[in-house]
Amino acid sequence: MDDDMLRVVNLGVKVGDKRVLENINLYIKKGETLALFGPNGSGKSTLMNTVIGNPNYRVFDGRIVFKGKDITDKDTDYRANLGMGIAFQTPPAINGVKLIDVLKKIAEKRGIPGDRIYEYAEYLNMSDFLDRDINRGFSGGEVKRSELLQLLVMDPDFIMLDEPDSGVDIENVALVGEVIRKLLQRDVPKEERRKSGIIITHTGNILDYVDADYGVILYKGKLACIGNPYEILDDVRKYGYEGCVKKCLREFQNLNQNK
Ligand SMILES: Nc1ncnc2c1ncn2[C@@H]1O[C@H](COP(=O)(O)OP(=O)(O)OP(=O)(O)O)[C@@H](O)[C@H]1O
Repeated sequence: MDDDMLRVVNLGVKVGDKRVLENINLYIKKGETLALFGPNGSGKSTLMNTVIGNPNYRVFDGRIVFKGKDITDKDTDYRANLGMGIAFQTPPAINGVKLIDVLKKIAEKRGIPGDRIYEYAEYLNMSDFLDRDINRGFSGGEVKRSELLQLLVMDPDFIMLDEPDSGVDIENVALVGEVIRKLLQRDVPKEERRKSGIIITHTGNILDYVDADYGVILYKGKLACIGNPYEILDDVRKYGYEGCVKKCLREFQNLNQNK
């Protein structure tokens, strides 16, 4: 139990009247990183939004337990205070709110010195963006780096990253990968690692820089094919998502028949 980071139990989620997720079960231990794959519209972002407590995503079944606490009915602030962080796929631009103001608020809350913000901003090539309205007119790659900058200052224990490599150019993808490795303590010996995360990726490019402990496919609102993330990616490339899910199902049935 002390090793628990996230437990998602029989989760069912509706967006408006639509059932997007059903019977989702997921367990992530402290120190583990999960790669989440799935075709467009399969529910990956919905899962992340639900775990972070976005009120537009209504849990109609099951529970979400974070660090041993049932957070299903808790708001986003509560979850963030417990150590959850997220980098959205397309976060909104906010008029009149500068990136630096948001970072200062986070730093104040976390009790970290303000200088650190400028160090991190330089590291992420974001120094020139600090006085701009957050995400307003930022390019795709700049938005991703802005999200990561906020996460670096926040330093959450559990991080959800929605396609952190999409729209990022080849030079910056290495930097983005390096930052995510740092956030998820991937360079710390496994037994000492305490940070966990979920990385959504379509191309798998980010996995060249950040290793994941395992991967899973979300297909039509249900989880399938838990296993080695690199093997799953290979299978998806070879057989497509549907073929891959069918293959996993066949292997699972064979395994049960041979028991
Ligand atoms: N706010 C919303 N209103 C209506 N439908 C929604 C909303 N959010 C998600 N959905 C629907 O829920 C389904 C899952 O969407 P979601 O964004 O979770 O998929 P995804 O797997 O992240 O897709 P992608 O790979 O394209 O980002 C889709 O059919 C989508 O249209």
